Amino acid sequence: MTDTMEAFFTAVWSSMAQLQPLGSIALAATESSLVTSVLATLACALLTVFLSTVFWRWHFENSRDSFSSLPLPPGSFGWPLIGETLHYVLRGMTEYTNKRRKYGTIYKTHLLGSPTVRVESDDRVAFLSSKEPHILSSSSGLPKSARSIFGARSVIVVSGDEHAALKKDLSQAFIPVRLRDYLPIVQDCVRRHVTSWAQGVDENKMLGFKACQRLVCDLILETVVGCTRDQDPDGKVREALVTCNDNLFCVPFAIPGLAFHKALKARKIVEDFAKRRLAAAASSEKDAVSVLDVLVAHLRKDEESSSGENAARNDIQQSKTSAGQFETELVDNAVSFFIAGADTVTSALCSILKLLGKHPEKLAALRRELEFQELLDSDQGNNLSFELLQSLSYVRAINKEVLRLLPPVGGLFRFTKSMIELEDYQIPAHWRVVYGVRGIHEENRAFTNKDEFLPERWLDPGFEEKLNAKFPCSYAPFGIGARTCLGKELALLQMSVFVVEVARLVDWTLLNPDARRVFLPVEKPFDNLPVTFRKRK
Ligand code: HEM
Repeated sequence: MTDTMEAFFTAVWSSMAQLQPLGSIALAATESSLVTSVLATLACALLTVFLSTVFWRWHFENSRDSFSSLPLPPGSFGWPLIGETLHYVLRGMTEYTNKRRKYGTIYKTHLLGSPTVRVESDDRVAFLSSKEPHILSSSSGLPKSARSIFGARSVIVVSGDEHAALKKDLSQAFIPVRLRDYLPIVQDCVRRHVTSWAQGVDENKMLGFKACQRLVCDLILETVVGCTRDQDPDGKVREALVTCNDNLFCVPFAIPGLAFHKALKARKIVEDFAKRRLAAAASSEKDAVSVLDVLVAHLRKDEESSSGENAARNDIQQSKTSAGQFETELVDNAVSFFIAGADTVTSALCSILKLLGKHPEKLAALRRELEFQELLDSDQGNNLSFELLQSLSYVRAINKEVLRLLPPVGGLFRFTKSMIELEDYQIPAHWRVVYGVRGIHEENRAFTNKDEFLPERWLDPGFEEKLNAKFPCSYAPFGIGARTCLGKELALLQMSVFVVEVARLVDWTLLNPDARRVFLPVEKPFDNLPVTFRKRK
Protein backbone atom coordinates (compact mmCIF):
# COMPACT_ATOMS: atom_id res chain seq x y z
CA MET A 1 0.00 0.00 0.00
CA THR A 2 2.79 2.30 1.04
CA ASP A 3 4.71 1.40 -2.12
CA THR A 4 1.70 2.06 -4.28
CA MET A 5 1.16 5.44 -2.67
CA GLU A 6 4.84 6.26 -2.97
CA ALA A 7 4.75 5.32 -6.66
CA PHE A 8 1.64 7.44 -7.10
CA PHE A 9 3.18 10.53 -5.45
CA THR A 10 6.44 10.02 -7.38
CA ALA A 11 4.48 9.86 -10.61
CA VAL A 12 2.52 12.98 -9.73
CA TRP A 13 5.68 14.77 -8.65
CA SER A 14 7.58 13.87 -11.78
CA SER A 15 4.69 14.79 -14.02
CA MET A 16 4.43 18.12 -12.17
CA ALA A 17 8.15 18.58 -12.54
CA GLN A 18 7.71 18.00 -16.24
CA LEU A 19 4.85 20.41 -16.36
CA GLN A 20 6.74 23.11 -14.44
CA PRO A 21 8.61 24.62 -17.41
CA LEU A 22 5.36 24.61 -19.38
CA GLY A 23 3.64 26.39 -16.43
CA SER A 24 6.37 29.01 -16.23
CA ILE A 25 6.05 29.61 -19.95
CA ALA A 26 2.25 29.92 -19.61
CA LEU A 27 2.64 32.15 -16.54
CA ALA A 28 5.21 34.30 -18.29
CA ALA A 29 2.90 34.55 -21.30
CA THR A 30 -0.03 35.56 -19.05
CA GLU A 31 2.15 38.08 -17.16
CA SER A 32 3.49 39.65 -20.31
CA SER A 33 0.03 39.96 -21.84
CA LEU A 34 -1.19 41.49 -18.57
CA VAL A 35 1.68 43.98 -18.61
CA THR A 36 1.00 44.68 -22.29
CA SER A 37 -2.68 45.29 -21.69
CA VAL A 38 -1.97 47.50 -18.62
CA LEU A 39 0.54 49.48 -20.68
CA ALA A 40 -1.90 49.71 -23.58
CA THR A 41 -4.70 50.92 -21.27
CA LEU A 42 -2.35 53.44 -19.69
CA ALA A 43 -1.21 54.67 -23.11
CA CYS A 44 -4.85 54.98 -24.24
CA ALA A 45 -5.76 56.87 -21.06
CA LEU A 46 -2.77 59.22 -21.45
CA LEU A 47 -3.57 59.75 -25.11
CA THR A 48 -7.22 60.48 -24.26
CA VAL A 49 -6.18 62.96 -21.54
CA PHE A 50 -3.63 64.52 -23.90
CA LEU A 51 -6.08 64.79 -26.83
CA SER A 52 -8.95 66.06 -24.69
CA THR A 53 -6.62 68.64 -23.08
CA VAL A 54 -5.46 69.79 -26.50
CA PHE A 55 -9.08 69.93 -27.70
CA TRP A 56 -10.21 71.70 -24.49
CA ARG A 57 -7.57 74.41 -24.87
CA TRP A 58 -8.02 74.71 -28.65
CA HIS A 59 -11.81 74.98 -28.22
CA PHE A 60 -11.55 77.95 -25.82
CA GLU A 61 -8.67 79.62 -27.68
CA ASN A 62 -10.95 79.48 -30.75
CA SER A 63 -13.92 80.98 -28.96
CA ARG A 64 -12.37 84.39 -29.79
CA ASP A 65 -14.90 86.70 -31.37
CA SER A 66 -13.81 87.26 -34.97
CA PHE A 67 -15.45 90.72 -35.05
CA SER A 68 -12.54 91.92 -32.96
CA SER A 69 -8.90 91.68 -33.98
CA LEU A 70 -7.79 91.74 -30.36
CA PRO A 71 -6.42 88.56 -28.78
CA LEU A 72 -7.68 86.85 -25.63
CA PRO A 73 -5.81 87.81 -22.46
CA PRO A 74 -2.80 85.59 -21.59
CA GLY A 75 -3.32 82.59 -19.30
CA SER A 76 -4.34 78.95 -19.46
CA PHE A 77 -7.52 76.88 -19.28
CA GLY A 78 -6.15 74.01 -17.19
CA TRP A 79 -7.57 70.50 -17.41
CA PRO A 80 -10.67 69.25 -19.23
CA LEU A 81 -13.88 69.88 -17.26
CA ILE A 82 -12.23 70.97 -14.00
CA GLY A 83 -10.20 73.76 -15.61
CA GLU A 84 -8.02 75.41 -12.95
CA THR A 85 -10.53 75.28 -10.08
CA LEU A 86 -8.47 72.73 -8.13
CA HIS A 87 -5.26 74.77 -8.62
CA TYR A 88 -6.91 77.68 -6.79
CA VAL A 89 -8.46 75.53 -4.07
CA LEU A 90 -5.23 73.64 -3.33
CA ARG A 91 -2.62 76.34 -3.85
CA GLY A 92 -4.64 79.35 -2.62
CA MET A 93 -2.52 82.48 -2.24
CA THR A 94 0.45 81.07 -4.21
CA GLU A 95 -1.69 80.47 -7.29
CA TYR A 96 -2.97 84.06 -7.34
CA THR A 97 0.49 85.54 -6.75
CA ASN A 98 2.11 83.31 -9.39
CA LYS A 99 -0.53 84.19 -11.97
CA ARG A 100 -0.15 87.92 -11.37
CA ARG A 101 3.63 87.63 -11.57
CA LYS A 102 3.42 85.62 -14.79
CA TYR A 103 0.60 87.37 -16.67
CA GLY A 104 0.06 90.75 -14.99
CA THR A 105 -3.29 92.15 -13.83
CA ILE A 106 -5.49 90.54 -16.47
CA TYR A 107 -5.45 86.86 -17.38
CA LYS A 108 -7.72 84.09 -18.56
CA THR A 109 -8.39 80.85 -16.71
CA HIS A 110 -11.21 78.30 -16.31
CA LEU A 111 -13.05 78.40 -12.99
CA LEU A 112 -16.17 76.76 -11.55
CA GLY A 113 -17.27 75.46 -14.94
CA SER A 114 -16.76 78.61 -17.07
CA PRO A 115 -13.99 80.23 -19.09
CA THR A 116 -13.06 83.20 -16.94
CA VAL A 117 -11.05 86.42 -17.13
CA ARG A 118 -9.69 87.72 -13.85
CA VAL A 119 -9.06 91.48 -13.77
CA GLU A 120 -6.96 92.96 -10.99
CA SER A 121 -6.38 96.59 -11.96
CA ASP A 122 -8.68 99.35 -10.71
CA ASP A 123 -8.89 101.30 -14.00
CA ARG A 124 -9.87 98.20 -16.01
CA VAL A 125 -12.48 97.30 -13.37
CA ALA A 126 -13.78 100.90 -13.49
CA PHE A 127 -14.21 100.54 -17.27
CA LEU A 128 -15.94 97.15 -16.95
CA SER A 129 -18.29 98.23 -14.18
CA SER A 130 -19.41 101.14 -16.39
CA LYS A 131 -20.73 98.46 -18.79
CA GLU A 132 -23.05 96.96 -16.16
CA PRO A 133 -25.80 95.81 -16.37
CA HIS A 134 -26.29 95.95 -20.16
CA ILE A 135 -23.10 94.36 -21.47
CA LEU A 136 -21.97 92.74 -18.25
CA SER A 137 -24.47 90.97 -15.99
CA SER A 138 -23.76 90.78 -12.29
CA SER A 139 -26.36 88.26 -11.12
CA SER A 140 -25.72 85.51 -13.67
CA GLY A 141 -21.97 85.73 -12.96
CA LEU A 142 -22.59 83.98 -9.66
CA PRO A 143 -21.94 80.24 -9.73
CA LYS A 144 -25.14 78.14 -9.86
CA SER A 145 -24.58 76.70 -6.39
CA ALA A 146 -24.59 80.20 -4.85
CA ARG A 147 -27.67 81.29 -6.79
CA SER A 148 -29.64 78.24 -5.62
CA ILE A 149 -28.62 78.79 -2.01
CA PHE A 150 -29.57 82.49 -2.04
CA GLY A 151 -32.91 81.77 -3.76
CA ALA A 152 -34.54 82.96 -6.99
CA ARG A 153 -36.13 86.07 -5.43
CA SER A 154 -33.00 87.19 -3.59
CA VAL A 155 -31.72 90.70 -4.33
CA ILE A 156 -28.36 89.05 -5.04
CA VAL A 157 -29.91 86.98 -7.85
CA VAL A 158 -32.51 89.23 -9.55
CA SER A 159 -31.32 91.83 -12.04
CA GLY A 160 -32.20 95.03 -13.93
CA ASP A 161 -35.14 97.19 -12.80
CA GLU A 162 -36.38 94.45 -10.53
CA HIS A 163 -33.04 94.49 -8.71
CA ALA A 164 -33.07 98.29 -8.34
CA ALA A 165 -36.66 98.35 -6.96
CA LEU A 166 -36.09 95.46 -4.56
CA LYS A 167 -32.79 96.91 -3.32
CA LYS A 168 -34.50 100.24 -2.64
CA ASP A 169 -37.15 98.47 -0.53
CA LEU A 170 -34.64 96.36 1.38
CA SER A 171 -32.29 99.28 2.03
CA GLN A 172 -34.92 100.67 4.44
CA ALA A 173 -33.71 98.12 6.95
CA PHE A 174 -30.18 99.61 6.98
CA ILE A 175 -30.79 103.37 7.30
CA PRO A 176 -29.15 105.12 10.31
CA VAL A 177 -32.34 105.26 12.38
CA ARG A 178 -32.62 101.45 12.11
CA LEU A 179 -28.93 100.92 12.88
CA ARG A 180 -29.51 102.87 16.09
CA ASP A 181 -32.23 100.33 16.99
CA TYR A 182 -29.95 97.35 16.29
CA LEU A 183 -26.97 98.76 18.23
CA PRO A 184 -27.98 97.55 21.75
CA ILE A 185 -28.64 94.04 20.35
CA VAL A 186 -25.24 94.04 18.62
CA GLN A 187 -23.38 95.31 21.66
CA ASP A 188 -25.07 92.90 24.03
CA CYS A 189 -24.28 89.93 21.81
CA VAL A 190 -20.63 90.96 21.25
CA ARG A 191 -20.02 91.57 24.98
CA ARG A 192 -21.59 88.23 25.90
CA HIS A 193 -19.32 86.30 23.54
CA VAL A 194 -16.08 88.23 24.13
CA THR A 195 -16.54 88.01 27.92
CA SER A 196 -17.01 84.23 27.62
CA TRP A 197 -13.70 83.94 25.71
CA ALA A 198 -11.80 85.07 28.81
CA GLN A 199 -13.72 83.29 31.54
CA GLY A 200 -11.79 81.59 34.37
CA VAL A 201 -8.36 82.36 35.75
CA ASP A 202 -6.33 80.48 33.13
CA GLU A 203 -5.70 81.42 29.53
CA ASN A 204 -8.41 80.14 27.22
CA LYS A 205 -7.09 78.59 24.06
CA MET A 206 -9.43 78.52 21.05
CA LEU A 207 -9.69 78.95 17.31
CA GLY A 208 -10.28 82.65 16.68
CA PHE A 209 -12.18 82.16 13.41
CA LYS A 210 -14.54 79.60 14.94
CA ALA A 211 -15.14 81.78 18.02
CA CYS A 212 -15.95 84.76 15.76
CA GLN A 213 -18.20 82.52 13.64
CA ARG A 214 -20.26 81.52 16.71
CA LEU A 215 -20.52 85.16 17.69
CA VAL A 216 -21.61 86.26 14.20
CA CYS A 217 -24.21 83.46 13.84
CA ASP A 218 -25.88 84.75 17.02
CA LEU A 219 -25.46 88.32 15.87
CA ILE A 220 -27.03 87.73 12.49
CA LEU A 221 -29.95 85.70 13.83
CA GLU A 222 -30.64 88.31 16.50
CA THR A 223 -30.39 91.33 14.18
CA VAL A 224 -31.92 89.86 11.02
CA VAL A 225 -34.85 87.92 12.45
CA GLY A 226 -34.89 88.91 16.13
CA CYS A 227 -34.16 85.33 17.20
CA THR A 228 -32.78 84.64 20.65
CA ARG A 229 -30.87 81.49 21.56
CA ASP A 230 -34.00 79.85 23.10
CA GLN A 231 -35.69 79.93 19.66
CA ASP A 232 -32.87 77.75 18.31
CA PRO A 233 -32.11 75.74 21.47
CA ASP A 234 -30.18 72.91 19.83
CA GLY A 235 -28.24 75.28 17.52
CA LYS A 236 -29.58 73.58 14.33
CA VAL A 237 -30.22 76.86 12.52
CA ARG A 238 -26.77 78.18 13.40
CA GLU A 239 -25.20 74.95 12.18
CA ALA A 240 -27.22 75.14 8.95
CA LEU A 241 -26.01 78.71 8.36
CA VAL A 242 -22.40 77.55 8.59
CA THR A 243 -23.09 74.65 6.19
CA CYS A 244 -24.67 77.03 3.64
CA ASN A 245 -21.65 79.33 3.84
CA ASP A 246 -19.09 76.54 3.63
CA ASN A 247 -20.69 75.16 0.48
CA LEU A 248 -21.67 78.36 -1.30
CA PHE A 249 -19.23 77.66 -4.14
CA CYS A 250 -19.38 73.98 -5.06
CA VAL A 251 -20.17 71.64 -7.96
CA PRO A 252 -23.97 72.00 -8.37
CA PHE A 253 -24.94 68.28 -8.32
CA ALA A 254 -27.69 67.56 -5.78
CA ILE A 255 -26.47 64.02 -5.08
CA PRO A 256 -26.67 62.76 -1.47
CA GLY A 257 -23.28 63.05 0.19
CA LEU A 258 -22.08 65.84 -2.10
CA ALA A 259 -21.58 69.42 -0.89
CA PHE A 260 -24.45 70.91 -2.92
CA HIS A 261 -26.97 68.42 -1.51
CA LYS A 262 -25.82 69.21 2.04
CA ALA A 263 -26.10 72.94 1.35
CA LEU A 264 -29.66 72.62 -0.03
CA LYS A 265 -30.74 70.62 3.02
CA ALA A 266 -29.19 73.25 5.29
CA ARG A 267 -30.87 76.01 3.30
CA LYS A 268 -34.26 74.36 3.89
CA ILE A 269 -33.67 74.48 7.67
CA VAL A 270 -32.80 78.19 7.48
CA GLU A 271 -35.77 78.84 5.14
CA ASP A 272 -38.29 77.07 7.44
CA PHE A 273 -36.95 79.02 10.36
CA ALA A 274 -37.23 82.35 8.49
CA LYS A 275 -40.83 81.44 7.55
CA ARG A 276 -41.73 80.83 11.20
CA ARG A 277 -40.13 84.13 12.21
CA LEU A 278 -41.92 85.89 9.33
CA ALA A 279 -45.31 84.62 10.51
CA ALA A 280 -44.49 85.90 14.01
CA ALA A 281 -43.31 89.29 12.68
CA ALA A 282 -46.37 89.70 10.44
CA SER A 283 -48.80 89.18 13.34
CA SER A 284 -46.84 91.33 15.79
CA GLU A 285 -47.89 94.89 16.57
CA LYS A 286 -44.69 95.78 18.46
CA ASP A 287 -42.18 98.37 17.20
CA ALA A 288 -39.78 97.07 14.57
CA VAL A 289 -36.42 95.88 15.90
CA SER A 290 -35.03 93.17 13.63
CA VAL A 291 -34.31 93.58 9.90
CA LEU A 292 -37.27 91.29 9.13
CA ASP A 293 -39.68 93.32 11.32
CA VAL A 294 -38.58 96.49 9.54
CA LEU A 295 -39.09 94.96 6.11
CA VAL A 296 -42.53 93.57 6.94
CA ALA A 297 -43.63 96.96 8.31
CA HIS A 298 -42.13 98.85 5.37
CA LEU A 299 -43.56 96.60 2.66
CA ARG A 300 -46.99 96.64 4.28
CA LYS A 301 -46.96 100.45 4.25
CA ASP A 302 -45.58 100.43 0.72
CA GLU A 303 -48.39 98.21 -0.52
CA GLU A 304 -51.04 100.50 0.97
CA SER A 305 -49.59 103.58 -0.71
CA SER A 306 -48.52 102.01 -3.99
CA SER A 307 -51.69 102.83 -5.93
CA GLY A 308 -50.53 106.31 -7.01
CA GLU A 309 -46.99 105.34 -8.01
CA ASN A 310 -45.52 105.05 -11.47
CA ALA A 311 -46.19 102.16 -13.85
CA ALA A 312 -42.91 100.26 -13.47
CA ARG A 313 -43.27 100.27 -9.71
CA ASN A 314 -46.90 99.15 -9.94
CA ASP A 315 -45.85 96.19 -12.04
CA ILE A 316 -43.46 95.11 -9.35
CA GLN A 317 -46.02 95.65 -6.61
CA GLN A 318 -48.63 93.74 -8.58
CA SER A 319 -46.25 90.88 -8.95
CA LYS A 320 -46.02 90.83 -5.15
CA THR A 321 -49.74 90.71 -4.55
CA SER A 322 -49.87 86.97 -4.29
CA ALA A 323 -49.16 86.19 -0.65
CA GLY A 324 -46.94 83.26 -1.63
CA GLN A 325 -44.67 85.41 -3.73
CA PHE A 326 -44.46 88.10 -1.08
CA GLU A 327 -43.45 85.45 1.44
CA THR A 328 -40.89 83.91 -0.94
CA GLU A 329 -39.34 87.33 -1.53
CA LEU A 330 -39.00 88.06 2.17
CA VAL A 331 -37.75 84.60 3.00
CA ASP A 332 -35.20 84.47 0.14
CA ASN A 333 -33.85 87.84 1.19
CA ALA A 334 -33.74 87.00 4.89
CA VAL A 335 -31.82 83.82 3.98
CA SER A 336 -29.52 85.88 1.73
CA PHE A 337 -28.80 88.34 4.55
CA PHE A 338 -27.97 85.41 6.84
CA ILE A 339 -25.52 84.04 4.34
CA ALA A 340 -24.09 87.28 2.89
CA GLY A 341 -23.65 88.70 6.39
CA ALA A 342 -22.30 85.67 8.24
CA ASP A 343 -18.90 84.55 6.96
CA THR A 344 -18.01 88.01 5.60
CA VAL A 345 -18.36 89.60 9.05
CA THR A 346 -16.71 86.54 10.67
CA SER A 347 -13.73 86.99 8.36
CA ALA A 348 -13.52 90.72 9.20
CA LEU A 349 -13.67 90.11 12.98
CA CYS A 350 -11.07 87.34 12.73
CA SER A 351 -8.79 89.72 10.76
CA ILE A 352 -9.24 92.38 13.46
CA LEU A 353 -7.99 89.86 16.05
CA LYS A 354 -5.12 88.87 13.77
CA LEU A 355 -3.90 92.36 12.82
CA LEU A 356 -4.30 93.94 16.27
CA GLY A 357 -2.67 90.82 17.76
CA LYS A 358 0.29 91.18 15.40
CA HIS A 359 0.61 94.94 16.00
CA PRO A 360 0.46 95.70 19.74
CA GLU A 361 1.43 99.33 19.09
CA LYS A 362 -1.82 99.81 17.10
CA LEU A 363 -3.83 98.15 19.89
CA ALA A 364 -2.18 100.57 22.34
CA ALA A 365 -3.13 103.53 20.07
CA LEU A 366 -6.72 102.22 19.95
CA ARG A 367 -6.85 101.94 23.74
CA ARG A 368 -5.58 105.53 24.01
CA GLU A 369 -8.54 106.68 21.90
CA LEU A 370 -10.96 104.70 24.07
CA GLU A 371 -9.39 106.03 27.26
CA PHE A 372 -9.70 109.58 25.95
CA GLN A 373 -13.44 108.94 25.45
CA GLU A 374 -13.66 107.25 28.89
CA LEU A 375 -14.59 103.96 27.25
CA LEU A 376 -11.68 101.80 28.35
CA ASP A 377 -13.12 100.63 31.66
CA SER A 378 -14.11 97.02 30.93
CA ASP A 379 -16.86 97.11 33.56
CA GLN A 380 -18.75 99.81 31.71
CA GLY A 381 -21.91 98.31 30.29
CA ASN A 382 -24.16 99.28 27.39
CA ASN A 383 -22.83 102.77 26.95
CA LEU A 384 -22.14 102.91 23.20
CA SER A 385 -24.33 105.29 21.28
CA PHE A 386 -24.47 105.47 17.49
CA GLU A 387 -23.09 109.03 17.51
CA LEU A 388 -20.25 108.06 19.87
CA LEU A 389 -19.24 105.15 17.61
CA GLN A 390 -19.21 107.46 14.58
CA SER A 391 -16.89 109.83 16.43
CA LEU A 392 -14.23 107.16 17.16
CA SER A 393 -11.93 107.94 14.25
CA TYR A 394 -9.19 105.42 15.11
CA VAL A 395 -11.79 102.63 15.44
CA ARG A 396 -13.16 103.49 12.00
CA ALA A 397 -9.64 103.71 10.57
CA ILE A 398 -8.90 100.20 11.90
CA ASN A 399 -12.02 98.87 10.14
CA LYS A 400 -11.01 100.40 6.82
CA GLU A 401 -7.42 99.22 7.04
CA VAL A 402 -8.43 95.66 8.01
CA LEU A 403 -10.78 95.52 5.01
CA ARG A 404 -8.05 96.91 2.74
CA LEU A 405 -5.34 94.43 3.77
CA LEU A 406 -7.55 91.36 4.21
CA PRO A 407 -10.80 91.91 2.25
CA PRO A 408 -13.28 89.13 3.20
CA VAL A 409 -14.61 88.92 -0.38
CA GLY A 410 -11.64 88.60 -2.75
CA GLY A 411 -13.51 88.55 -6.08
CA LEU A 412 -16.77 89.80 -7.61
CA PHE A 413 -18.42 87.60 -10.23
CA ARG A 414 -19.82 88.97 -13.49
CA PHE A 415 -20.86 87.46 -16.85
CA THR A 416 -20.43 89.00 -20.30
CA LYS A 417 -23.64 89.34 -22.34
CA SER A 418 -21.68 90.28 -25.46
CA MET A 419 -18.01 90.57 -26.43
CA ILE A 420 -16.11 93.35 -24.66
CA GLU A 421 -12.89 95.01 -25.87
CA LEU A 422 -10.74 95.94 -22.91
CA GLU A 423 -7.63 97.90 -23.92
CA ASP A 424 -5.39 95.31 -25.63
CA TYR A 425 -7.65 92.30 -25.17
CA GLN A 426 -11.11 91.00 -25.91
CA ILE A 427 -13.40 89.06 -23.56
CA PRO A 428 -15.87 86.93 -25.58
CA ALA A 429 -19.61 86.76 -24.87
CA HIS A 430 -20.83 84.38 -22.11
CA TRP A 431 -17.54 84.32 -20.27
CA ARG A 432 -17.24 84.88 -16.57
CA VAL A 433 -15.35 87.98 -15.43
CA VAL A 434 -13.97 88.21 -11.90
CA TYR A 435 -13.03 91.63 -10.49
CA GLY A 436 -10.13 90.67 -8.24
CA VAL A 437 -10.69 92.90 -5.21
CA ARG A 438 -7.78 91.40 -3.26
CA GLY A 439 -5.39 91.86 -6.20
CA ILE A 440 -6.59 95.44 -6.73
CA HIS A 441 -5.90 96.25 -3.08
CA GLU A 442 -2.48 94.58 -3.26
CA GLU A 443 -1.50 96.42 -6.46
CA ASN A 444 -3.01 99.72 -5.38
CA ARG A 445 -1.13 102.80 -6.66
CA ALA A 446 -3.02 105.07 -4.29
CA PHE A 447 -1.41 103.72 -1.10
CA THR A 448 2.18 104.09 0.11
CA ASN A 449 3.67 101.23 2.19
CA LYS A 450 0.73 99.19 0.97
CA ASP A 451 1.76 95.91 2.63
CA GLU A 452 1.81 97.51 6.10
CA PHE A 453 -1.05 97.68 8.60
CA LEU A 454 -1.32 101.47 8.96
CA PRO A 455 -4.76 102.60 10.20
CA GLU A 456 -3.25 106.11 10.49
CA ARG A 457 -3.42 106.54 6.70
CA TRP A 458 -7.22 106.89 6.98
CA LEU A 459 -6.98 109.70 9.55
CA ASP A 460 -5.88 112.30 6.99
CA PRO A 461 -9.14 114.29 6.45
CA GLY A 462 -8.82 114.67 2.64
CA PHE A 463 -7.50 111.16 1.99
CA GLU A 464 -10.74 109.35 1.13
CA GLU A 465 -12.08 112.11 -1.11
CA LYS A 466 -8.78 112.10 -3.03
CA LEU A 467 -8.87 108.31 -3.27
CA ASN A 468 -12.44 108.24 -4.60
CA ALA A 469 -11.81 111.04 -7.07
CA LYS A 470 -8.51 109.76 -8.49
CA PHE A 471 -8.86 105.98 -8.23
CA PRO A 472 -12.59 105.24 -7.84
CA CYS A 473 -12.33 101.43 -7.91
CA SER A 474 -9.06 101.05 -6.02
CA TYR A 475 -10.67 100.29 -2.65
CA ALA A 476 -13.68 98.00 -2.92
CA PRO A 477 -14.17 95.69 0.11
CA PHE A 478 -17.94 96.18 -0.22
CA GLY A 479 -18.07 95.92 -4.01
CA ILE A 480 -18.59 98.36 -6.82
CA GLY A 481 -21.52 100.14 -8.52
CA ALA A 482 -25.13 98.99 -8.40
CA ARG A 483 -24.23 95.76 -6.58
CA THR A 484 -22.45 97.35 -3.60
CA CYS A 485 -23.12 95.63 -0.31
CA LEU A 486 -26.57 96.25 1.11
CA GLY A 487 -25.40 95.41 4.64
CA LYS A 488 -22.28 97.64 4.54
CA GLU A 489 -23.36 100.05 7.31
CA LEU A 490 -24.58 97.21 9.55
CA ALA A 491 -21.29 95.36 8.99
CA LEU A 492 -19.24 98.46 9.87
CA LEU A 493 -21.35 98.96 12.99
CA GLN A 494 -20.76 95.34 14.04
CA MET A 495 -17.02 95.71 13.39
CA SER A 496 -16.79 98.96 15.39
CA VAL A 497 -18.57 97.44 18.39
CA PHE A 498 -16.27 94.41 18.20
CA VAL A 499 -13.11 96.59 18.03
CA VAL A 500 -14.20 98.53 21.14
CA GLU A 501 -15.24 95.47 23.14
CA VAL A 502 -12.18 93.25 22.43
CA ALA A 503 -9.88 96.17 23.22
CA ARG A 504 -11.47 96.84 26.58
CA LEU A 505 -12.47 93.34 27.69
CA VAL A 506 -9.59 91.03 26.75
CA ASP A 507 -5.91 90.56 25.97
CA TRP A 508 -4.93 87.88 23.48
CA THR A 509 -1.90 86.13 22.00
CA LEU A 510 -1.77 84.65 18.49
CA LEU A 511 -0.23 81.18 18.45
CA ASN A 512 0.56 81.13 14.72
CA PRO A 513 0.39 84.74 13.50
CA ASP A 514 1.86 84.10 10.04
CA ALA A 515 -0.26 81.09 9.03
CA ARG A 516 -0.97 80.57 5.33
CA ARG A 517 -4.10 82.40 4.13
CA VAL A 518 -7.05 80.77 2.33
CA PHE A 519 -9.71 82.66 0.38
CA LEU A 520 -12.75 80.49 -0.28
CA PRO A 521 -15.47 81.13 0.62
CA VAL A 522 -13.84 84.05 2.51
CA GLU A 523 -10.40 85.24 3.61
CA LYS A 524 -9.10 83.46 6.74
CA PRO A 525 -5.97 81.75 8.13
CA PHE A 526 -5.88 78.08 7.08
CA ASP A 527 -5.60 76.97 10.75
CA ASN A 528 -8.55 79.17 11.84
CA LEU A 529 -6.32 81.42 13.97
CA PRO A 530 -5.37 79.56 17.18
CA VAL A 531 -5.29 82.14 19.97
CA THR A 532 -5.31 82.42 23.77
CA PHE A 533 -7.52 84.95 25.56
CA ARG A 534 -7.38 86.32 29.08
CA LYS A 535 -9.40 88.96 30.89
CA ARG A 536 -7.78 92.39 30.51
CA LYS A 537 -6.23 93.60 33.76
C1 HEM B 1 -17.52 92.95 6.41
C2 HEM B 1 -18.65 92.41 5.99
C3 HEM B 1 -19.13 92.39 4.59
C4 HEM B 1 -18.43 92.44 3.42
C5 HEM B 1 -16.91 92.57 3.25
C6 HEM B 1 -19.37 92.36 2.34
C7 HEM B 1 -19.02 92.40 1.00
C8 HEM B 1 -19.93 92.43 -0.03
C9 HEM B 1 -19.58 92.58 -1.41
C10 HEM B 1 -18.17 92.69 -1.94
C11 HEM B 1 -20.73 92.60 -2.13
C12 HEM B 1 -20.87 92.83 -3.62
C13 HEM B 1 -20.93 91.54 -4.41
C14 HEM B 1 -20.91 91.83 -5.89
O1 HEM B 1 -20.63 92.92 -6.35
O2 HEM B 1 -21.14 90.87 -6.62
C15 HEM B 1 -21.82 92.44 -1.20
C16 HEM B 1 -23.15 92.37 -1.56
C17 HEM B 1 -24.17 92.16 -0.65
N1 HEM B 1 -24.07 92.09 0.72
FE1 HEM B 1 -22.37 92.28 1.79
N2 HEM B 1 -20.63 92.24 2.86
C18 HEM B 1 -20.54 92.27 4.23
C19 HEM B 1 -21.59 92.20 5.13
C20 HEM B 1 -22.92 92.08 4.80
C21 HEM B 1 -24.02 92.02 5.74
C22 HEM B 1 -23.87 92.11 7.26
C23 HEM B 1 -25.16 91.86 5.01
C24 HEM B 1 -26.61 91.74 5.46
C25 HEM B 1 -27.03 91.57 6.66
C26 HEM B 1 -24.79 91.86 3.61
C27 HEM B 1 -25.67 91.74 2.56
C28 HEM B 1 -25.33 91.87 1.23
C29 HEM B 1 -26.28 91.79 0.15
C30 HEM B 1 -27.77 91.54 0.28
C31 HEM B 1 -25.56 91.98 -1.04
C32 HEM B 1 -26.11 91.97 -2.47
C33 HEM B 1 -26.35 93.39 -2.98
C34 HEM B 1 -26.84 93.40 -4.42
O3 HEM B 1 -26.79 92.39 -5.10
O4 HEM B 1 -27.28 94.47 -4.84
N3 HEM B 1 -23.42 91.99 3.52
N4 HEM B 1 -21.31 92.35 0.08
